[in-house]
Amino acid sequence: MEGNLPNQTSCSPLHSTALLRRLSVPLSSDIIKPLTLSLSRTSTETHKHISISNIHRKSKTAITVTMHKSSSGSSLGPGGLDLTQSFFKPISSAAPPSPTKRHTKISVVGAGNVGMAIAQTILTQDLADELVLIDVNPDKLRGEMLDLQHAAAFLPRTKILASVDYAVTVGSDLCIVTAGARQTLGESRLNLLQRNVALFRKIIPPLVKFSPDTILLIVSNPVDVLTHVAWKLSGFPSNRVLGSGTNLDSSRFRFLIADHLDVNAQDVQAYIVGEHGDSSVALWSSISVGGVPVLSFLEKQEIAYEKETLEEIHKAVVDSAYEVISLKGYTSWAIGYSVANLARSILRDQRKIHPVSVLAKGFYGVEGGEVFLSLPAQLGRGGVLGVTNIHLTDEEEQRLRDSARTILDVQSQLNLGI
Ligand SMILES: NC(=O)C1=CN([C@@H]2O[C@H](COP(=O)(O)OP(=O)(O)OC[C@H]3O[C@@H](n4cnc5c(N)ncnc54)[C@H](O)[C@@H]3O)[C@@H](O)[C@H]2O)C=CC1
Ligand SMILES: CC(=O)C(=O)O
Repeated sequence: MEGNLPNQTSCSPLHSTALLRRLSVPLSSDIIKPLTLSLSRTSTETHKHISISNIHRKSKTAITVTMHKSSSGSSLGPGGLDLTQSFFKPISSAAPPSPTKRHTKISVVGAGNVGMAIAQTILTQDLADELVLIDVNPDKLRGEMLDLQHAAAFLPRTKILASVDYAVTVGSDLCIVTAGARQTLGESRLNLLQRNVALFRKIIPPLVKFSPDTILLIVSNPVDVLTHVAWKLSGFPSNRVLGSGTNLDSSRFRFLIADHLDVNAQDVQAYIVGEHGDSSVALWSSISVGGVPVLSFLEKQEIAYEKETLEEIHKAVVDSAYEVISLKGYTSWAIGYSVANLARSILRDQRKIHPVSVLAKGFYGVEGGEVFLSLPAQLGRGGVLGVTNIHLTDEEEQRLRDSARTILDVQSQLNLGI
């Protein structure tokens, strides 16, 4: 794998790769049996069929701005006349648009590093017909909006709006909240709490007012407690409020395992659950690669592994955010992809299972109060459709309960008054 990722393996994030290697010298070739006959790579030809209707659809590319009539503030018609009506000849016997056709609208609150990484991933993955950005900083907001609009010729058609006024979010299918303070060097996520709760009091009520049927997806940290705060402030049923939770941590975990085994991370099923933070829990007992359960496979093959090594790999996942923050100041790209992945499952009703922060009381022995933490949950158009009943060992279940206790202790210090 090193050959494929020279830069990454020379950096400290992958000290965990060395750990994995210690864990499993023969693992890669045992789980994925090498082919006895390797075929040389054939040239891949891509045939693109562009239909007339596609060209026609693309030619309609246009982006609307709310802050001005257009981003340039100008109009092509004489005396400011709107030429759009005369530019195209109407076709005969045209019917009005089908009322059943869905128009998908996503609002992203907070146009910072994380909000913009999410916005640009949503655009490139063609997940919305309309994308709204909200922030308190109007100059930054307009700059980000224009910068995205200027890529219109290279992107699927999406109407991009931006405003400091929440009225622009009206009728959103999904509201993603990324606004707020972020960690400074070495600071824990839980430290941000008081500052971000105060912001949520200003953010959640107007989102709910303008989009009473929306699904709220919380990203700001500490994400589990803030998802609870958003749930309380919104008055929504719990299926319509979730946090991005450990979808990101699980991706980091899958990356580390895949990197070592030289497989595609998408073939690695591995969950981190619990708090998105220091008390998260790695579910080693259910890890599988291409359908092969890893730990029971090792045991059956009598391949020795050390428990401390597993702990150290989990620690590398927990330390990932601290490390990226110490190197570049913030994390953005992975959370951008992680949240777009959740948006796709929700809005396209994919019914995929993701470890996300959900109201966990009553699941896996989590008791002691209303607490949001990550569990593998099925997501679809209704939001959180259910929690998956995967097998946890007694130790994993105890760790999950401890993680819940950590979050509840912090929560109990909050005087939400909701
Ligand atoms: N859950 C997760 O996995 C992750 C969560 N985060 C969290 O996301 C949050 C944002 O991080 P960054 O984007 O790096 O921070 P940032 O500082 O780049 O952006 C925050 C944005 O929020 C805006 N903002 C502040 N108050 C606001 C309000 N009342 N209404 C609307 N916008 C407001 C700011 O103007 C700024 O543009 C942090 O809490 C961070 O810890 C970051 C990465 C991963
Ligand atoms: C900052 C943060 O929560 C993360 O990257 O995991």
